[in-house]
Amino acid sequence: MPDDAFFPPPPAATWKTWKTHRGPGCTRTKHHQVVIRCITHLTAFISHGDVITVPVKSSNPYLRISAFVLQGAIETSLAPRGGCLDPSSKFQPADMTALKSAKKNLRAFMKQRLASLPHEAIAKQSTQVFTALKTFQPYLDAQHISVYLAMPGGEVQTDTIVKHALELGKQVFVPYLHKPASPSPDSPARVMDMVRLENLQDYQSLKPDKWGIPSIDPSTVDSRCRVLGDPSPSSQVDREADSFLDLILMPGVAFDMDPESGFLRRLGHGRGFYDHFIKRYSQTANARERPPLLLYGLALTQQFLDQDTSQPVPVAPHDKPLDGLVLGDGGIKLAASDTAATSTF
Ligand SMILES: Nc1nc2c(c(=O)[nH]1)N(C=O)[C@@H](CNc1ccc(C(=O)N[C@@H](CCC(=O)O)C(=O)O)cc1)CN2
Ligand SMILES: Nc1ncnc2c1ncn2[C@@H]1O[C@H](COP(=O)(O)OP(=O)(O)OP(=O)(O)O)[C@@H](O)[C@H]1O
Repeated sequence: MPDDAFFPPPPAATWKTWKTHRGPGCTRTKHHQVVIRCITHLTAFISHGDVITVPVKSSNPYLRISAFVLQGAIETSLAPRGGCLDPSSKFQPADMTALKSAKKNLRAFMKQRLASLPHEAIAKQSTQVFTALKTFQPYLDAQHISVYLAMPGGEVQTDTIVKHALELGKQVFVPYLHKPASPSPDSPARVMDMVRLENLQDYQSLKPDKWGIPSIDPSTVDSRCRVLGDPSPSSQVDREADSFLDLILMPGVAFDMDPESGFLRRLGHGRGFYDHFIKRYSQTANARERPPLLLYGLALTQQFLDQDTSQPVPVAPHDKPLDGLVLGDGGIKLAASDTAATSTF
């Protein structure tokens, strides 16, 4: 099968999940998730009816694989090294319940850990993030960036980044939460869009919301350039041509790197705002013509969990792996190259 047969994925492509096991009667001892985000690095292995080779540690008796699969193309062909596959076994509701509870527990743990972090420590780490970022090529190259506006505590402060990006003449987009005008049964009660800051004065005029996050006045939204518009098809047509993003600097509650796959995982506050935004962004009409979107997290060192001492950050198939992470000690972690989230946008 020619390489380009899998890239870019056609609209019919979907996320699918299989359970694998090493043999009858094995017990579930460990969850491991391999999200195959970059179909291109698999094209060498995939053709109809083939076995896909994925980075499976042989010590994992029980493994969950989420693969970005062309509909119908390889339904029965997944089989990890030394294992077998049950393609009829999809992501089960019970798995989702366990996952949600693992996320909830980790958020509660992180809340406690971050609550005791003095403001000065956050300020110092935020300066180091900014110092690292301002010479980081992907940031310098990005002309359309989305930056979150920080809460007073518990996350990297972004004030200097926003001002710097505006000074450099970048188009700076910030989160805006709103009710979908035409909600569907499966749409969340509130969704997030990214709207553009006009200039420094505009930024400095924002008022804090209930979380202390500087927020966009809804009465100004109609006059702003925004990335998605309302999810109704008619307003998508009205989107401005340059309402696209090169880079999103994302907040989070906890992050880690999967030591086996090199995926950078992120846990948010549990409202799915970023997940839904990225999903909708990747579904907009001109998704294929846009430049690739980079996802970078900003993390206090206390938010980056060490695999040797902490539990893994739990992730679902809808959670997008990051391209990189800028840390409060000034370090930058990059995802293993073949996991780059950009390739699927
Ligand atoms: N600075 C910043 N801006 C952001 C986000 C963020 O995480 N940080 N968001 C990212 O989506 C969106 C806002 N979503 C948020 C969702 C929940 C909470 C929050 O603090 N919720 C709970 C506490 C939950 C927890 O303990 O984790 C609360 O209301 O007390 C904050 C922001 C858009 N803007
Ligand atoms: N792409 C998606 N498709 C379907 N449901 C989704 C998607 N993204 C998020 N959700 C749902 O939104 C809820 C919150 O998701 P999750 O716990 O992953 O949020 P989070 O990653 O912590 O938040 P955020 O993305 O705002 O930082 C979950 O119930 C999840 O099932």
